[in-house]
Formats: sequence, structure tokens, C-alpha cells
Amino acid sequence: MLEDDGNYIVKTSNLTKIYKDRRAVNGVNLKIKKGEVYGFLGPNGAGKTTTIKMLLGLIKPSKGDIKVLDMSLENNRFEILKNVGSLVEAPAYYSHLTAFENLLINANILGLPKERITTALDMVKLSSFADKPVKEFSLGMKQRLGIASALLAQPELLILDEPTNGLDPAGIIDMRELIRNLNKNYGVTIIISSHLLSEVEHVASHLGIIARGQILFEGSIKELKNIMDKFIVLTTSDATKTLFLANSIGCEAVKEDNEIHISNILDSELAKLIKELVRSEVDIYRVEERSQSLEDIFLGLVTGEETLC
Ligand SMILES: Nc1ncnc2c1ncn2[C@@H]1O[C@H](COP(=O)(O)OP(=O)(O)OP(=O)(O)O)[C@@H](O)[C@H]1O
Repeated sequence: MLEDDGNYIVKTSNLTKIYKDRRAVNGVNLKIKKGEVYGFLGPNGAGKTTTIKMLLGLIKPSKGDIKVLDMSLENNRFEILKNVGSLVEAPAYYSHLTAFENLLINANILGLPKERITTALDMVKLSSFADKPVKEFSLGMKQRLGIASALLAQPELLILDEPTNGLDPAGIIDMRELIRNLNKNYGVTIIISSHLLSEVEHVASHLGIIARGQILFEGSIKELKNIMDKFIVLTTSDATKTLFLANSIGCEAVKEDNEIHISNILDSELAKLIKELVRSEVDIYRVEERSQSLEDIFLGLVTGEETLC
């Protein structure tokens, strides 16, 4: 069956970049739909920046194809790139000039009307700082100004490479809100790379997890949560006895502090264990079902060889 490429704002096939004998990006197939906030997640050196630079036409793939906005990047560079805004590495400014003046330089280069500057500053919530010299800006404000510059051409797709690097917690929260706002209220599709799950899990609708140049998972956060392992946690008055009884009826149980964690337990086995605990006069304080955290899944993926796609 033929796939409907029209659904994807970015689609790569077997995207590969080889530096000498090193495959920095190795057979990557990304599928990113219009309207998504796509968290591109992976540890340092995983291949995020190399992939992003290929999507932006800044470096040439060794192999594979890139389609952006339904067009081949190779043959439609100009047409595509005028619809894509990006922030890769820290943006450079004339620090003695104001935010507005800095954006004016970029708007003039791109042949865009002045009004776009006001709109872009408004979108990143920097309107009240338009006339302040950039040298007085915090790092977070400079990043937002970089995003304003990327938004001048009113792109459909915004690609942000580790935009929270170096930001303090308040700056990270501001960035998260900005991304949500741009996506929800202005309809911009956003790809945001990060090496920290915590930075993207609250803002992304979809995730691509990359390690050692390969995609290990791609899908919605909901799909990732569906593969989480569930387990039962028992808290009782006697953890050692509970562990003994659980093992004696054949459960996969381990002791974690004062809790007993049991994986893959059937309802009938749990009922039997509870009866045994009552018979042995062990008080049961809590029986709860817990899931592996997203962080556990992410770490399991990027440190192991496991792949989910
Ligand atoms: N110009 C280059 N020449 C040789 N190797 C390179 C080059 N650029 C990147 N690499 C290597 O390719 C691999 C992927 O690097 P890349 O910068 O894409 O990773 P990343 O996921 O963005 O990591 P980080 O979060 O540290 O930036 C790394 O091993 C890196 O050393």
C-alpha cells in the first residue's frame, strides 16, 4: 500500500550521515505531522543536531531522502526553507542595538515588512522590551528573541535545537509556555530537541527518541506510556515476611525499601497472597498498581540496545 506523504510536514527515509567511518545518523525515518510538537530526544552525541542540520539543508546527507512540506528538500530548498524557522545554536546579536533593531536587520535581509517585527515580538512576549538594548537581556530573553527572528517569515514549521540549554528553571518554564502558545494559538508545528525528557514531556505531543544515530521510538506520549511496565506495590507491617510469602507462591517479587514490588502478578495470585498475609497476621497498609516512569523507559532505551520501532 502506498503511504500518504501528504500527512507529514517532515518525512525522512533512511537518512544517514557518515563522518569518516562514523555513522552520526544511521537510517533515520522521521514522520512528523502538521500541528505536532515533536520532542526530538536523545543523549549527547546521539545525532540530534546532525539530523536537524540536514533537515535545514545546512549539511548534506550521505544517504537517504528528506521531504518537508511534501516537497523533496534536494530539489525545493528555497521554497521549503522560507517556510521553516529555526534556532540552532545560540543566536548572535548586535548587543548595543535594541531587540527591534536587531530584528529589523533580519527583516530587511529577508525583505519582510516592519509590521512582522511587532507581531514576532508579541508572539514571544517581548513587546515591552522592544526598545531595550540586547546587552541587557537575560539568556532566556535572548533565546526568545532568536525565536522571534525565526518567526519573522511566519513559518509553518519551527525547529529548535536544545533551546533550553543553559537556561535557569524559570527560563525553562517560560520556554515551555512559549512553545505551547506558538503551537496552540498560532498553529506552528514545532520540533524541539533536548537531551532531557523532563524538558519535553510536558510540552510535546509526540516523541522521537534517538541514540547512537538510530531512532529507538517514534510515536505519541500516550503510545510510549502504553508500553510502560505495570507492577503491584504492597506496603505491609512486615516487608520481609511479605517478600517470603510472595516468593513462596511463585511471584516475581523484590523488596524496595519497605515496599514489596511484584511484576506480572495474576489477580488470583494476588488474592492468594493477601489471604496468606492475613493468615500470617501481617497487616496490609496499601496495595497499589504503579507504572514504570517515562524517565525509566527513556533511560532504558538510550542506555540499552532495545528499540521500540
Ligand atoms: N563535523 C563533524 N565531524 C565529525 N563528527 C561529527 C561532526 N559533527 C558531529 N559529529 C559526531 O556525530 C555524532 C552526533 O553528533 P550530534 O551533534 O549530532 O549529536 P547531538 O545528539 O546533537 O548531541 P549534543 O546534544 O551533544 O549536541 C557525535 O559523535 C559527534 O561527535
